[in-house]
Amino acid sequence: MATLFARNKKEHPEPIKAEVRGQLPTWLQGVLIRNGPGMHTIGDTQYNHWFDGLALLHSFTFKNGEVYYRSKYLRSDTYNHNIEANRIVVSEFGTMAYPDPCKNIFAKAFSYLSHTIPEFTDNCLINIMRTGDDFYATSETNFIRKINPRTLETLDKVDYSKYVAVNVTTSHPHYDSDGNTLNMGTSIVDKGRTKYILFKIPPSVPEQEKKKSCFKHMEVVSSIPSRSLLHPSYYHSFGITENYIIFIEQPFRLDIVKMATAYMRGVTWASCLAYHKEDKTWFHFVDKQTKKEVSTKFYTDAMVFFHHVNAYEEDGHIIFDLIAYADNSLYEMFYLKRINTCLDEDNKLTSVPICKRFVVPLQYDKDAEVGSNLVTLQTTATAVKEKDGSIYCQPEILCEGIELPRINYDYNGKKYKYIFAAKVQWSPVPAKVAKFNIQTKEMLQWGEDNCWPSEPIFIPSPDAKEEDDGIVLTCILTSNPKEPPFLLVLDAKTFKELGRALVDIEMHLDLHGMFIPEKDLKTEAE
Ligand SMILES: CC1=C(/C=C/C(C)=C/C=C/C(C)=C/C=O)C(C)(C)CCC1
Ligand SMILES: [Fe+2]
Repeated sequence: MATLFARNKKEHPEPIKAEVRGQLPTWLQGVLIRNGPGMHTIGDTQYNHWFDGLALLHSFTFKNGEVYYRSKYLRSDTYNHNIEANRIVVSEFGTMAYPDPCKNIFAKAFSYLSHTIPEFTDNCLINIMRTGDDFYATSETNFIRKINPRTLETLDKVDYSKYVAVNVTTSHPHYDSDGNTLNMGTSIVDKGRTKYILFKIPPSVPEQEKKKSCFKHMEVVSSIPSRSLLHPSYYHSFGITENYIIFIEQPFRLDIVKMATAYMRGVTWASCLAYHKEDKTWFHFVDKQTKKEVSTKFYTDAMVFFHHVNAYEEDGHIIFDLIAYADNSLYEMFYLKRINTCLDEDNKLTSVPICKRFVVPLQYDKDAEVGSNLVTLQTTATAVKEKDGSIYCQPEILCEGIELPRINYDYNGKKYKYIFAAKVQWSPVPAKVAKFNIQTKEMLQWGEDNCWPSEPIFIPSPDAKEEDDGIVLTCILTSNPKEPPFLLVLDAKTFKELGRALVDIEMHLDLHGMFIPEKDLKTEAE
């Protein structure tokens, strides 16, 4: 079972024809690219945490009913340095590495200390991002790596911090209707301030500057000051509605002093993250037009969350859905020494993911009584006015046990009905995929014995009329060595199998991915 996680996976850079069973839609043409850790030991050294593994990209290319699989390690500087040294020489989330034991370690530590935040890894293992016609492998540091979406070759290294003062960023950008990519990052102790920055990357550059990168045209949309200079919140995603950006400042925070001394103390970045369960979770809403933050203070109880699902506005309220936990045990579960046993029922998730809906009234009667619920929509979510004018929000529970949520992205920022997600019960590794209807609370599921699915991705059909007109793609690993892994294609409406594409190789468990329709891929010659 451990092979699902901790064993190094081989790359298969040349396309392998998959065995297709069932009927794939004829309109399904393009490439599904997914990202995740594939190499966990290098020489005699091993990473501590599953999020540390070297990025292995894999893809399924759909062409006239045929499916081709390939996989390739991201040739990041991190990968190259590690492979050359035949040991881990670059620090990751849960592993601190000491590059050159021959060099005076104090000199090295001093050089790190003189920059509050040291150089981070470019092992971009989490997601795939798009800017215009270009695609990048992403993680949560200031680096992203351009890739060729057809061949999975590694191209340029982009350092966000050259263009905007961010030290860490999210791996879950948003895309607007003008084709801009929107993302957030944290600027740590820059000019005496720590702030959360929302930035925008245009899809193309002006004609006369043809060769220059769109990162040179990046724009800071807005910035939100951190409540604390030395303890900014950690965040993995953010939300958008038609008129607002939603940023949640959770009490799961980075400790900057600990980070600045981590290398010297021989501890990991992960140990510089802490959950302050006695604190509150603050909501921030930035008006896209005025770029100003809504001044009312909205908050809820302490929680830890990674993924926003979707958000929208209705009758003067902002509604947003996310997957929340009661503590930070999720990241703890992914230490390799624990994960090898995590399919044993005695190593259960101590905190289950809960899909919560918050309903925040932006327009409300300013003379409302203290203690009154200001939510006027049909929901069990509440927003209660407090004496000092702040508003205490409590969520409606939509459902439990789902993670890696995806939606029909055409409905991003809009009122929506369906969440596609991985279904997790007692293990952090999903055993099923699910389609949840928010209105009826009905949950359709797909699962088979010995099958371990990844994040399900929704693709609308070309003639889609309803939100769930389309298909869902998910990679399935199998724990029975006689059954090869496969890509599963489900009808998004019925959640019934349309077909599967089997590939007889050892596949890795991945994190996130993106489907790129053929029309959005540059031709091979470009
Ligand atoms: C290296 C590094 C980081 C990496 C974080 C990673 C790699 C997080 C992965 C999260 C995932 C996969 C979540 C899934 O829900 C930090 C803490 C941002 C900052 C310090 C340097
Ligand atoms: Fe994520």
